[in-house]
Amino acid sequence: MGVLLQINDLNKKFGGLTVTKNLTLSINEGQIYGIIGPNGAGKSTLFNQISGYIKPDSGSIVYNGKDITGKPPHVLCHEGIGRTFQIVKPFGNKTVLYNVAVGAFARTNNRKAALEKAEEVIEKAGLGSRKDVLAKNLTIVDRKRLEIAKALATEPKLLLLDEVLAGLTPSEVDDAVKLIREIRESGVTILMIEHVMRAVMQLCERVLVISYGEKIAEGTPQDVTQDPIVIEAYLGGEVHA
Ligand SMILES: Nc1ncnc2c1ncn2[C@@H]1O[C@H](COP(=O)(O)OP(=O)(O)OP(=O)(O)O)[C@@H](O)[C@H]1O
Repeated sequence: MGVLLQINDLNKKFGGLTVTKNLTLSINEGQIYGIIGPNGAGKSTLFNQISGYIKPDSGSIVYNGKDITGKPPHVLCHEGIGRTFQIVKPFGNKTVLYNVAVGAFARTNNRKAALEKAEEVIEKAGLGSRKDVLAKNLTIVDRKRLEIAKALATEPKLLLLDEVLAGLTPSEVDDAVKLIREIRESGVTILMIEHVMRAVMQLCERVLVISYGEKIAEGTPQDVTQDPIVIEAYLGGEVHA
């Protein structure tokens, strides 16, 4: 398996605040790779740089062998980088099918093809019975599924999941873990920011821990959660919650 995403020496500041510091990481094709770290550590900002919403100050992001540093989101979407957002913003007065079809139009101009793609990923995401429901009427778990379905409709090769398990019940987390595994089995590489450690332990082959924008550990979930530096960054124990 080759490297799908390579980040070299990435730096980003917001005014005087360093949010990404000399960050280097490498993700292999087919991996489920986790990013954890305390609140405000710079996880979402890193996602925003990978998906083109924020330009890094320096360093490079190489995806699928191409330097994509600073490229805009629509170009990266076309290249196969799909993402979910931590704060979900569907078109509330539109149906699930409509919202997902919007994602599918990233790959086709054909209405029928877009709707077919949307139906397919809605089914995969477990929303089959809710496709005609208005997005504003969905439960939290279904909103998360919608967010995943929208990203899947863009046919990503690399899928960035930003805290898709937050706010779910334990059994909903189990279902989502299954779904994420299925997505990977279908050939998608996954990079996920997640606070739900039980799921990180189950899903991720490797985990990056960042604190104040800086890598403080990287390795298997078992290794990083036993690392004293990581435990200290979480002020003792929270990492095992
Ligand atoms: N556009 C912005 N302008 C200025 N500061 C920002 C901006 N976006 C984020 N920040 C700040 O950068 C830091 C990193 O934020 P980021 O959202 O990346 O952290 P995070 O690790 O994703 O946190 P959380 O787990 O709470 O979502 C925070 O201190 C945040 O307040």
